[in-house]
Amino acid sequence: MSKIVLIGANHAGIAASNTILDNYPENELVIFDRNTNLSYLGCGTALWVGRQIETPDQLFYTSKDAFVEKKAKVHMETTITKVDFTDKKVYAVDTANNEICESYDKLILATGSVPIKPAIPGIELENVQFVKLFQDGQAADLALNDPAIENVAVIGAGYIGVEMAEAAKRRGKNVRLFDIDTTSLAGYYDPWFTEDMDKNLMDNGIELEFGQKVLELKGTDKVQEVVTDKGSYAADLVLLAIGFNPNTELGKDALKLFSNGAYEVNLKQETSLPDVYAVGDCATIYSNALEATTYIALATNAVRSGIVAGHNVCGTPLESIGVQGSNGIYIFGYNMVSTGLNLKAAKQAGFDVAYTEFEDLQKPAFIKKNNEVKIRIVYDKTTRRILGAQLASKEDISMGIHMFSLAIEEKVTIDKLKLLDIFFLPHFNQPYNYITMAALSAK
Ligand SMILES: Cc1cc2nc3c(=O)[nH]c(=O)nc-3n(C[C@H](O)[C@H](O)[C@H](O)COP(=O)(O)OP(=O)(O)OC[C@H]3O[C@@H](n4cnc5c(N)ncnc54)[C@H](O)[C@@H]3O)c2cc1C
Ligand SMILES: NC(=O)C1=CN([C@@H]2O[C@H](COP(=O)(O)OP(=O)(O)OC[C@H]3O[C@@H](n4cnc5c(N)ncnc54)[C@H](O)[C@@H]3O)[C@@H](O)[C@H]2O)C=CC1
Repeated sequence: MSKIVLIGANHAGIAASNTILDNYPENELVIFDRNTNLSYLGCGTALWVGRQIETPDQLFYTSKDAFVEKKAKVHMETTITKVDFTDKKVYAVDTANNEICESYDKLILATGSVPIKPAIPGIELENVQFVKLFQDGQAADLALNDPAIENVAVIGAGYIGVEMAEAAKRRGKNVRLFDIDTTSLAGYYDPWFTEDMDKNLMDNGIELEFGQKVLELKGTDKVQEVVTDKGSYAADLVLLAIGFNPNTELGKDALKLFSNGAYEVNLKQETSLPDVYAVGDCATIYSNALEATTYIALATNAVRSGIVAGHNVCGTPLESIGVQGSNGIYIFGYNMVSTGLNLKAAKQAGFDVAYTEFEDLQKPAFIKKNNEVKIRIVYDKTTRRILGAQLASKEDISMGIHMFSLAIEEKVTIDKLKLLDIFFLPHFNQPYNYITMAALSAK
């Protein structure tokens, strides 16, 4: 029997805790989290704030009570301030200023990530809001209720920024979306895809201010203006979403870190110190596309890494099979999904890269409810290994990307995909399926 201490009870920590409590109840588990709530699905923020769902009530999938029932000791609203990795002790303080010390045999760090805070003047002004926690969603929602807030500036056109721009627009505001890059979603998709998303955003009334560096936020108490290297724009509310940094304050001096500061872990989620594991957004992950360790902050990765750590901590050896960073987005009825590396990322990683693409109707022309679909498959010219895939359509094409995820994980070549058995039924697709067509045209 071991005494396990877990710091951080969100998606990664919850997955690790459930794995331990459900499979190895003989162990003692002590859980700490500094927040008031756990298991909030951030992906729901834009849906709720944009009123595509009525309330945030169903965005929580478990509770403190569920863990207490399984015999875990849970300290919510309790911040771990220090870990003594030599004496194997954690030190915490709760909201009543009580100090708590717990010893551990095994420690799981699941402290997640924090939004990147740009070092620009005006960042502390009122109505400048990050988008991470449930409380952040509440603050954004409250601000959008205020009729005096007319102009919303969203800084960062990555996944959160694009989703929040849609949400603010759905609430009837004037929305400007800023990014330092020249398109939206530049980290996920090639321009052949992002130009469609940019058009989609513009067609729905969002003004795009890309290729601009935000220099300053101006205002007296409240924010009034966004100043970039290209102009000044009125803003009553600024939503900031320029990425996450791993939250590794507690272990940064004791544990080996990756280039971005994440805890470096192996396939068993073990850090550089024995008996110390790290999971989710605070840790690295193995990319099968890159065939190297990397950093990808996603809830799906967090959950899987939590499961892997839970088993290893309790003595069952289990290795992660790595990830592809599969992701998707749905904005004003347009679906985009991607996995692995896009063209730019593959080139940056040093691959001798090629791609093949195809665009067609999803179903035969005689089917009335039908839409265009586009696909691009990125592969290595030398090994022919599939490195990435991107798909976009007004149709729900999301399930197709899972096959590419497996293909990358299993190192399938583009040539193998050419004659893959893909079924045909007019309700779903064409006899000459777009995946087959793209693969067949690979040089
Ligand atoms: C708006 C939004 C939308 C998103 N949408 C998606 C999506 O659609 N799909 C997807 O895959 N991912 C999505 N993500 C990303 C996903 O939410 C994160 O990857 C995920 O939350 C990581 O989980 P985690 O448990 O590792 O870290 P976190 O969620 O960051 O949780 C870390 C926990 O640790 C606690 N903690 C930190 N430090 C301490 C301390 N010192 N003491 C005690 N407790 C501490 C925190 O309170 C927190 O509960 C989204 C994120 C946001 C913000
Ligand atoms: N659908 C999904 O799977 C979702 C996933 N997430 C994940 O949450 C994490 C955080 O999301 P985001 O904050 O949206 O990060 P992101 O990495 O998706 O996007 C950040 C954007 O900010 C831009 N940027 C960076 N510095 C800037 C600056 N100084 N000024 C202006 N723009 C700047 C980048 O060019 C990029 O487009 C990501 O890992 C993301 O994948 C978040 C929401 C939805």
